[in-house]
Amino acid sequence: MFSSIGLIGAGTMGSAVLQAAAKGAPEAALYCSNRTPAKAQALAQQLGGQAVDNAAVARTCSLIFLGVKPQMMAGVLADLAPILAQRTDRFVLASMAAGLDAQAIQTLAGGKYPVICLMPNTPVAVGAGVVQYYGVDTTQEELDAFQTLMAPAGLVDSIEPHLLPAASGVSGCGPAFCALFIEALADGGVACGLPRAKALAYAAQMVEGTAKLMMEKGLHPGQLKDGVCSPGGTTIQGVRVLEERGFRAAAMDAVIATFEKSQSLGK
Ligand SMILES: NC(=O)C1=CN([C@@H]2O[C@H](COP(=O)(O)OP(=O)(O)OC[C@H]3O[C@@H](n4cnc5c(N)ncnc54)[C@H](O)[C@@H]3O)[C@@H](O)[C@H]2O)C=CC1
Ligand SMILES: O=C(O)[C@@H]1CCC=N1
Repeated sequence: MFSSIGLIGAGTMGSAVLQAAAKGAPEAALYCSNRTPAKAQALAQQLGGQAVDNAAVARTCSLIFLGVKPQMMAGVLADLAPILAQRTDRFVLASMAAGLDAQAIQTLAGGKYPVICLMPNTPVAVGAGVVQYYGVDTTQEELDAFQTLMAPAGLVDSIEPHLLPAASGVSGCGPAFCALFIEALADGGVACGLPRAKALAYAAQMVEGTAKLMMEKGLHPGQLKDGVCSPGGTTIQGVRVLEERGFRAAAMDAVIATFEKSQSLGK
């Protein structure tokens, strides 16, 4: 279905997404472009694709990932609109930009082209990511092909358009929140005498293992927490401190803040 896959903006997220797509569609020809060409060249070399300019991606590819920052999207698509308008073959634009919905992409691209909006996260780079997506003016066949294409990224889930900003706050932004938590736990360990490298390794492995345990055993987080807190034991004292300091409310508010920022980016 997607015989040639391109990426415009070969940064952190776009590169990880193209790497996953390359695994999902090993027969597809790959193209990528970036403002500083060295990044696109390195990615193309790694994936056996070609580094080209934005115009060539827009002219050539049947699936075009847009991996630039939301604030750059208008300028990038304004340059590409005349090229896209000249195409007579079918192509799909796939935007990963936070806060821009499919209608915004169509408006900026100057046509009612098929658009997929996806929200990936950085763990896509190791095949353990989350990608939510929806399509507008796409066919079911294109969405099915996209689902297959992205499977190597991790959990790939079709979602209603209005839910994407909320999903973005949980899993798109989540790795940053999780990294803060890991770092803070490690700092606590260091304060208590653990060497830094050991503290970080223990904290990261613990987060991975906790998530795995929850998912594989189908446990509710509350069950998992209760299973660690022995009556009169050590863990419940840590839970008490986190509750006193508003840990849960802070985590909830962090997601809500990202959601509100998504809404404002789209205006
Ligand atoms: N970093 C993350 O965790 C996530 C990012 N996203 C979205 O992914 C997009 C990219 O974000 P990052 O990868 O973090 O940023 P980044 O800064 O790493 O990548 C953006 C790339 O676009 C390139 N670029 C800028 N202007 C360009 C132009 N005119 N033509 C071609 N390339 C151009 C830059 O050189 C850079 O390599 C954003 O829209 C963001 O909302 C979505 C989910 C998660
Ligand atoms: O903060 C950002 O711009 C991106 C969008 C979702 C996660 N990170």
